Amino acid sequence: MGEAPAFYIEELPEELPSGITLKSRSCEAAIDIGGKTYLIGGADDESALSLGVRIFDKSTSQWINPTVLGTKPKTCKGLWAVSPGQDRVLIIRKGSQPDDGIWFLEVDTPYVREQEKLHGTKVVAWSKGMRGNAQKPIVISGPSGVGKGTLVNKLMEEFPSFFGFSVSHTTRAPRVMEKDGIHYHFTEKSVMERDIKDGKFLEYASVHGNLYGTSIEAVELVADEGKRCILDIDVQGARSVRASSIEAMFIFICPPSMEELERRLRARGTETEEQVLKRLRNAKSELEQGVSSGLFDHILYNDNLGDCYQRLKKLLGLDGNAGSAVQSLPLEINLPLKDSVYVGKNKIIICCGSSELKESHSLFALDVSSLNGGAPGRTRGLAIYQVDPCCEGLEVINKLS
Ligand SMILES: Nc1nc2c(ncn2[C@@H]2O[C@H](COP(=O)(O)OP(=O)(O)O)[C@@H](O)[C@H]2O)c(=O)[nH]1
Ligand SMILES: Nc1ncnc2c1ncn2[C@@H]1O[C@H](COP(=O)(O)OP(=O)(O)O)[C@@H](O)[C@H]1O
Repeated sequence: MGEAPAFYIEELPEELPSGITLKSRSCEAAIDIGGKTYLIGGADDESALSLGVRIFDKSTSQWINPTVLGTKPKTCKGLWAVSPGQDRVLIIRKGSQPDDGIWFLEVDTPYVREQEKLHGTKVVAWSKGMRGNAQKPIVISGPSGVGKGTLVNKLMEEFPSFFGFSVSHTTRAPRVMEKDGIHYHFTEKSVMERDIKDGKFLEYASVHGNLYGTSIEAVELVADEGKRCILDIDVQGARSVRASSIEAMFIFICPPSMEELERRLRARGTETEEQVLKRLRNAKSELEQGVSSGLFDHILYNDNLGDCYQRLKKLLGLDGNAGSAVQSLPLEINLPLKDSVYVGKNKIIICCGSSELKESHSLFALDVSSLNGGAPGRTRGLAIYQVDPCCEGLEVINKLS
């Protein structure tokens, strides 16, 4: 067996292959991809909250300040960069919280290329690396007063570790019992419109005279907890989600009659007479679209609440023994100062504690073969596991050397 091909990205090399000289800072990482050097971290402004990105184009010897999209990682004490492919950089943040250690900077993915066309600038986009895959979200739609909220609340009460609610943004005023950040993010119209323009929303629609929308972050936060996300959104929103790359289960809730819908809406007592009438008018077209468009996978009649809830549980496979929720296990890699990184095809081996493999106390593998999702949300499907230095780690390294 030859020498293990370890390399350190702890300190920036004074001289980059392009011949440019850079200030060496421990919180910077540089990596060459496709004729460009990406310099990550070490923003000029020391008080910057998130990691900066600059690009040196070797063909023109020009610096580029790219448009940076996505969820940006906070600055950290140090970082490492490796490139598992030509389209993205994998960043390991030192001294970070367990589930906040691995990030991706996309430099040439389909998302980045599409955004470059829209912005007319070079674009790079961050996403946080997450272990495992998100479960298919559940989209629930139906006219106002049909019982969506009641059914969702029952589900969340009975299975608190299974399901999480996607907290929407809205420009409508809060009802008496509603809390900001729990029932909705109550937002100014101008702020919400700006965020929509910045690509932060998965979908949005104007409903009953107000703007409502699901932010990408709202859905990702639920999945981060290892829970299945429930979206209570209108039919237009459901159509947008259907048209997106997200795979979801679509359920439409129907009232037994328009009279009963009106009775429930009035009995709830949360709307003015004018608002009740508007919601009832809109209910007719919502019902037409919901029942006939083929948009929804399942239609549930909410006549008797208990029966409807049982049917909902059956659809979700929860009528028998539900088993236990998918837990997101804590990631226990806390990278010390002098690590070694071994890059193989689809696998990156990180040797913590010592550059000498045989002396290493902990050897971890990052499996990047099944990545999905990505910027501007999360990159999921990352597998991280500890490997025995005597078997898998050495096997991979042997193949490399
Ligand atoms: N498109 C979209 N619709 C939403 C969103 N959040 C809530 N809605 C829908 O907006 C409508 C009005 O919601 P709300 O004002 O809470 O009244 P409710 O229907 O009587 O509970 C309902 O059809 C919701 O499903 C969202 O994020 N996006
Ligand atoms: N099956 C049902 N039978 C009678 N009342 C119901 C039923 N389902 C819900 N309700 C009541 O109807 C009202 C509207 O329900 P809600 O969940 O707020 O509707 P939505 O979220 O669809 O607007 C609430 O007061 C709720 O308690």
